[in-house]
Amino acid sequence: MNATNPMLDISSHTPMMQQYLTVKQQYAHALVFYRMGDFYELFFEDAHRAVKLLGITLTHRGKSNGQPIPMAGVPYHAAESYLARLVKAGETIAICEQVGEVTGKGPVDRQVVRILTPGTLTDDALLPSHQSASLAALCFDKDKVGIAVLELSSGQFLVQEMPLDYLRLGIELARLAPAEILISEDVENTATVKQLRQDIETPLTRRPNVDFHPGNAADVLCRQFKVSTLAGFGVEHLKLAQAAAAALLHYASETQKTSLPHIQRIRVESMDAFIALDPVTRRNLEITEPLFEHGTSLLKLVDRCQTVMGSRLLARHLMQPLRDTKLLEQRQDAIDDILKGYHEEAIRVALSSIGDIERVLGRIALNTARPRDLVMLRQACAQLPFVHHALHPALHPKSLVLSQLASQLGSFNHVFDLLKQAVVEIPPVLLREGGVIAAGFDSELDELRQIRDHANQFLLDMEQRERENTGIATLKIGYNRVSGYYIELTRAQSESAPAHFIRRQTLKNVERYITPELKTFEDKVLSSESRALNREKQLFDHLLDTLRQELAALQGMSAAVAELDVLANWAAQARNRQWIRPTFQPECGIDIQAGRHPVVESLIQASFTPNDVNLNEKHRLALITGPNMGGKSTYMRQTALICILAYCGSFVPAKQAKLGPIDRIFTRIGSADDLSSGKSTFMVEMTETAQILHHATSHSLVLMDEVGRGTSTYDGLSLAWACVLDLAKRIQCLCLFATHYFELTELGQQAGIDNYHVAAKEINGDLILLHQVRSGPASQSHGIQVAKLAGIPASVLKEAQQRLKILERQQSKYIGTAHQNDLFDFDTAPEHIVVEPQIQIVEVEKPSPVLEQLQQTDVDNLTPRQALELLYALKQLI
Ligand SMILES: Nc1ncnc2c1ncn2[C@@H]1O[C@H](COP(=O)(O)OP(=O)(O)OP(=O)(O)O)[C@@H](O)[C@H]1O
Repeated sequence: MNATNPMLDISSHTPMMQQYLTVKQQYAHALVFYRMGDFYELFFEDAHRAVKLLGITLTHRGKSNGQPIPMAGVPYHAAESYLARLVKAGETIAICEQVGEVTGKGPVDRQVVRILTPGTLTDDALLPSHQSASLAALCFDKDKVGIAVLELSSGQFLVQEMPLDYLRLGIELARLAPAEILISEDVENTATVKQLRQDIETPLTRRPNVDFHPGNAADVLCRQFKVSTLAGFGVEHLKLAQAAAAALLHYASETQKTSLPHIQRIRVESMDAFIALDPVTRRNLEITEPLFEHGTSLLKLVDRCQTVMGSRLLARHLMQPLRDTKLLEQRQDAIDDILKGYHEEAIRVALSSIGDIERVLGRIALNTARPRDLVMLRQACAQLPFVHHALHPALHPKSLVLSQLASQLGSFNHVFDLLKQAVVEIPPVLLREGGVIAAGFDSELDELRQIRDHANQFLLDMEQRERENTGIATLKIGYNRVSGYYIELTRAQSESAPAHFIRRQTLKNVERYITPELKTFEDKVLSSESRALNREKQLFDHLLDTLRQELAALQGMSAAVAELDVLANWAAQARNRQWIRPTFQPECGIDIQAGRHPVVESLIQASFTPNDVNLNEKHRLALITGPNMGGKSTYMRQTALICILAYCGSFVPAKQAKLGPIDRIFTRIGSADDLSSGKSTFMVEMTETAQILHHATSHSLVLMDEVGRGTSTYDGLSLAWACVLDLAKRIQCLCLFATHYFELTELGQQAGIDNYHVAAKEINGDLILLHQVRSGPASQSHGIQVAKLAGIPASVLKEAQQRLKILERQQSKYIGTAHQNDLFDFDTAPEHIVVEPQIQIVEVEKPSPVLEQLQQTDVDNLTPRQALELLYALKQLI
């Protein structure tokens, strides 16, 4: 607020500012959008904040305690784009609308009608269709944390409890990807919350401690689900999770200002059901987001879903690969069934005209649906018979998943009929514009519209009727603003006015009358417009009420549409990209024949070279050497991506794939300086490596790319050496370890460690990269040839060649061999490594002055005479 806090004494303000300040007091943490005519205005500190975030102009309105009041506004008809930007920036916004009539006495009544927060959006204009917005709440005790997650638009409500381990919490939050996290005020200053604020971008919203009180939680949940015990949901012992869930419900209904009828159940979920992927691994593998702006993520490559619900579900599947192979095999069976009869295209075509009904249903539940939402739902219901028709041929008695989906899709002809009768073909965007409810649906509305549209005709008909009844041919019906409608007779004719004519006005020559019929008509016609709108609103609300009775079944249908879309998408990917069905085995291992990297392959098509992977109980760690650009990183990443695809239930890019159980995938692949966290490249590298060494298990897949390269050769080499041994001997995980330290290939003689290399050959000094992974260590690094490919100037390459020769000569002089992998030619445990002998190598022998002189000479630019002089000079140096 302002330097002089306007809250302290609001009586000194104008009545309108007093009203504003009272609202602001209740919504201190939100930006209050205060409706004034055609604008939403923000005042004081809110105005400054909006100016900064939206780039709008700061103005002033009146004075507060002698100071001008800062104000900034946005036009109400364009508010959505501003709101979307503010919510994206993590702001909470309270929308305060005018709700009363203008009386001329004091300000119009205003009320906060909605609160927008990043985790509670359901409005398409504010929430991009491909994005899910979910809300999480964390409830901590000394050594545990309860997590609740709610997706308001679908009503999906999940809870779990886990030990308070920061890394695990990070992994879980990365999987759940909430848009907003609620925490109680009393944990604000704990180490965990402080660390979370540093590490994640998701806004953390503080809520009163009382919301998280475990004592009330069960009651709150029972009331929501209309049950007397939570036993049926399996959450009765999870007190922390219950507290988080109750806090979440409270916040959701407070922000939506309505009950939440579509949240009808809660499900317990355990992170052990999924393959754990920490945030670094998700990023490195580019699962849903590419590392670079114009890159392609796995999701972007494989998402050809026909509905946005399908796309969102697909993203969720990729974010959380499952460990339950039974479920995965059921998904695979469904894909197989679709593929066998070439049904995927028919199913996809049938699904393609179904809109985002998941969100429509969310808005119906929250009473915020708009007319066109109902059209979208009607269209979906109309499309269902076509979906059944396309799906039916793929069904057989054993197709468990597809049959379940077919029954879940159901038939909603009655909903279609209702909406067909109730709503016009193309209604306006907003209900308040009128013309939403179809003619013939409601006789009262029809009559009001009739009156509004045909007032003149009605009067002419009545006039005609009254002339006939009274026999007065000049009887007239007229209207003026003061008297309203009237029947006019001349003074003389007034003698024969019938008894039901009630005198309204006497003028010089005429008498004016009203009749009960005309009065009723007057009342109707004068208010018919607003009454027609009111009636439409009533009917629309009633329609939403009726639809809410069907909510659970409709939500089931919408979920089935999404799931079928994902399965048909996987089938289409499998067909178009020649992917095969992987198999799962109980024994630990990864056996892939002719595996491909889906994204790299899509870029270079047929020139992609497939490669095998064979890791198992006896061969757990593959040390991969070979030239830069040889394909080491691609090979490692493709192995992880094949595993992720398989554990989503998809087919995979390979000729054959047999996979054992995997609990986590870890990656330590390259890194840029993380300047924002104050860590150097090497520090990031070591922190990530430390996490892997602490947390990997014998069922983890670990990818290590060039560990140790961020520091001096010998430190790096020693660290890499020790890491390989620890991973292979103590942890015994499945590991692909790429390195440029040829010395490490010595370890290939140890049990469980095998050498592989990416093949390359040199023809006439030119390097040909074969991208083939072969058994055994690499013989050469080819670094200078790769530099040549990269366009390093010839003079620099020449210099480098000469320097390389000198170094190799010196190395052979000290160690007695030209092979680099002799650097560690002893068989000791890492802690016994003595680096002394290698340090001597650093003391490079000074090259001969003749060589130095020659190196510095640009032979191409010597004249014959200069060349001769040089020759004499060199002779002198010997
Ligand atoms: N199997 C393959 N078939 C065809 N091309 C490939 C294959 N693997 C990699 N490539 C190509 O080679 C490029 C470099 O691959 P990658 O980054 O995996 O090499 P690298 O050995 O890890 O290199 P560095 O050691 O420099 O990190 C890729 O961008 C891709 O274009």
